[in-house]
Amino acid sequence: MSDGQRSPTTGSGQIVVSGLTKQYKNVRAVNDLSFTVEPGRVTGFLGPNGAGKTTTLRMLLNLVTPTAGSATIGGRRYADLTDPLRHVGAVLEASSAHKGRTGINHLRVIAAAAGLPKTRADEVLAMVGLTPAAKRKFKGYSLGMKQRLGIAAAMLGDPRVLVLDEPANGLDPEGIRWMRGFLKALATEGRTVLVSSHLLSEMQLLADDVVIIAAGQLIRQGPVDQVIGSMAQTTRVRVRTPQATELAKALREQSAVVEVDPHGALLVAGVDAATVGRAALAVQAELHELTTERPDLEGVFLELTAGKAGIR
Ligand SMILES: Nc1ncnc2c1ncn2[C@@H]1O[C@H](COP(=O)(O)OP(=O)(O)OP(=O)(O)O)[C@@H](O)[C@H]1O
Repeated sequence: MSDGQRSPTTGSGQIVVSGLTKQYKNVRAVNDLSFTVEPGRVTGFLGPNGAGKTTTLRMLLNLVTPTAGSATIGGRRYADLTDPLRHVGAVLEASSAHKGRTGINHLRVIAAAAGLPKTRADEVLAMVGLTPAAKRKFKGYSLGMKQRLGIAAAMLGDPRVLVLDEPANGLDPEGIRWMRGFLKALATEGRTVLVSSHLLSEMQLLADDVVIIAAGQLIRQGPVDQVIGSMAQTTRVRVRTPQATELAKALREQSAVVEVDPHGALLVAGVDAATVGRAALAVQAELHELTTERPDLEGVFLELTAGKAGIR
């Protein structure tokens, strides 16, 4: 932060989406959608292509007018925020800037228009690691550098709420790792960070909470672990043993659901690894493998959105 005058924790940065609906001519892009996004956490906003993520974020930022419902930030609609740049920073697509303008000048122009000190441009450029490219022209920036510049611009007003649409697009693995650390640190400072993405493995590493939508409607929201845990029936124990028939019989007697995979391993649902181990000992089965296979966010996402994905 540039100064100690305003902490991002003062005032609530909670986002509340309530009954939000957008009807285009032929498509209901967002359909009676309600969810909340809490300060101090990174929230992943997930959904298949065409689910309505971008439309929702654009309504939140007053770039699209809702057909019904509302979206508020700290209790106020974006349109009613005085000095919105100081409340909400947004990165909706890889930043665009005047091609011949340098990175630092791009930021200075925005800072000046918002009544922010010129020095703030240098601060945010350093924050995103672009100081070495400050005086390079925008047209020479890589996609990853443009993403960083977009984030720098969003940080100019030191906002307590950050909204990013697919920020990892175009970033290399090192860039993605940087982004993860950067966004987590902002949440740790008490800011609200809402990030849309289709990179589910990345979201599992980044997000504290997830909001999953499909076909414009809410499918599930909550802490990542809880959402994954809610599909606990898909947790299985994988076991390989030469005594597979005996072990499978013993496990089924304990109400476990046992399937055999094409390689002859048993996939056991309904009991934990310890129970499988004890059953193996009891029938004197020699274990070659005993692994718990937990569902990951990708598996849960595919299960939750099955049949609801697809381009509308
Ligand atoms: N301006 C528009 N006019 C008509 N239909 C639109 C408009 N904008 C979006 N849509 C439609 O609304 C639906 C939701 O689109 P949206 O871009 O919000 O989805 P998304 O979840 O962001 O998708 P993606 O992950 O593919 O970017 C899609 O069917 C899209 O074609």
